[in-house]
Amino acid sequence: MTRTLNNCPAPAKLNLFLHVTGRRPDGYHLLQTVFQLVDFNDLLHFEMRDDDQIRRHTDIPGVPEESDLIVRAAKLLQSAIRAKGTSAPTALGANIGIEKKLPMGGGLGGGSSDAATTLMALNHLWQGGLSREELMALGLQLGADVPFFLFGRNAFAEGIGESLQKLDTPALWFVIIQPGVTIPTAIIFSSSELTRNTKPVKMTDFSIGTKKLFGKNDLEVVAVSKFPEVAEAINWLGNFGEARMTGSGACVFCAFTEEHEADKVLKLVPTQWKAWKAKAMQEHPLAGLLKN
Ligand SMILES: C[C@@](CO)(OP(=O)(O)O)[C@H](O)COP(=O)(O)OP(=O)(O)OC[C@H]1O[C@@H](n2ccc(N)nc2=O)[C@H](O)[C@@H]1O
Ligand SMILES: Nc1ncnc2c1ncn2[C@@H]1O[C@H](COP(=O)(O)OP(=O)(O)O)[C@@H](O)[C@H]1O
Repeated sequence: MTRTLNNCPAPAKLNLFLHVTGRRPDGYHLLQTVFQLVDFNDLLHFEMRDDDQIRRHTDIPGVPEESDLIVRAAKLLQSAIRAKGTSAPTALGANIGIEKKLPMGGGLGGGSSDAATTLMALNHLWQGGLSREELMALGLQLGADVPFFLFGRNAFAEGIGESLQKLDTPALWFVIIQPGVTIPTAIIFSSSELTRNTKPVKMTDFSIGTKKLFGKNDLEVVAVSKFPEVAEAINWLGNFGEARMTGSGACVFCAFTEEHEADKVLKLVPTQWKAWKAKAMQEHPLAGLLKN
């Protein structure tokens, strides 16, 4: 029986556009967005334990163990497997190591992706037998972006991000800049400046090659007005193409058709910013762990 799963990627996402179309009675915002997976990722390592403990073996500065989405995902899965009563091993514990590369509060979905990778890897190791749909429902309890990473394909998303339709996107290269600020998602969504009534679009409006894939991000206006650093990075990157913010920020990105174009821009990025090159992926690297 496999007892370890090492080097499990938790990839970043980019929101190629993001429209806020309304608000639910509970205050959560209704969105329309295109989620793009890219090959820039955290790495997680899992080892089964002979008891029921979940142990995080790497510190994430500013994230105590009990609020870490990785630990919360593992505990949620443990309960779900017990409740389902599948023929899982008697001990459902794990040692978890993390190589954190994705900037936090960057709009790249790092915490959500870590949670999704944890659900996929431990469901496999613990032989939980939960389906993709069951894991997506668990994931939604942890964060609005988690179901997307479990869905495993680029997607047009609606609702708060849980209603997903597969979407083929172009094979592009991205330059991603972290402008040196961390933006908590809640600050952007609670702003009185936020436009909450963008007219809904239809998924059929999008296909590979349409410029519409790279539409506006309604959250960007708010982030730019509150954080001049974001405006500065967008202005700089905008010299090389259409630069946008991803999610609720703070990272900004620009797409290129050729890798050498991205390399050229990456070399020019001012040293005050961290920046990365990333390639569009069509599928989550762990998609094979889920059969259904
Ligand atoms: C904006 C997006 C776009 O992909 O990504 P990020 O920039 O955070 O990566 C997501 O919708 C973010 O999802 P996620 O980061 O999981 O958000 P959550 O932890 O669920 O929510 C944080 C807080 O933001 C607000 N929130 C979040 C999502 C949403 N659709 N409406 C909201 O009003 C709520 O106040 C919530 O308490
Ligand atoms: N494993 C984790 N990795 C990153 N952030 C985490 C994790 N667990 C909890 N968090 C919390 O989630 C917040 C949002 O992180 P992250 O998902 O990386 O950014 P964003 O939602 O902007 O894409 C962090 O500021 C942190 O407090």
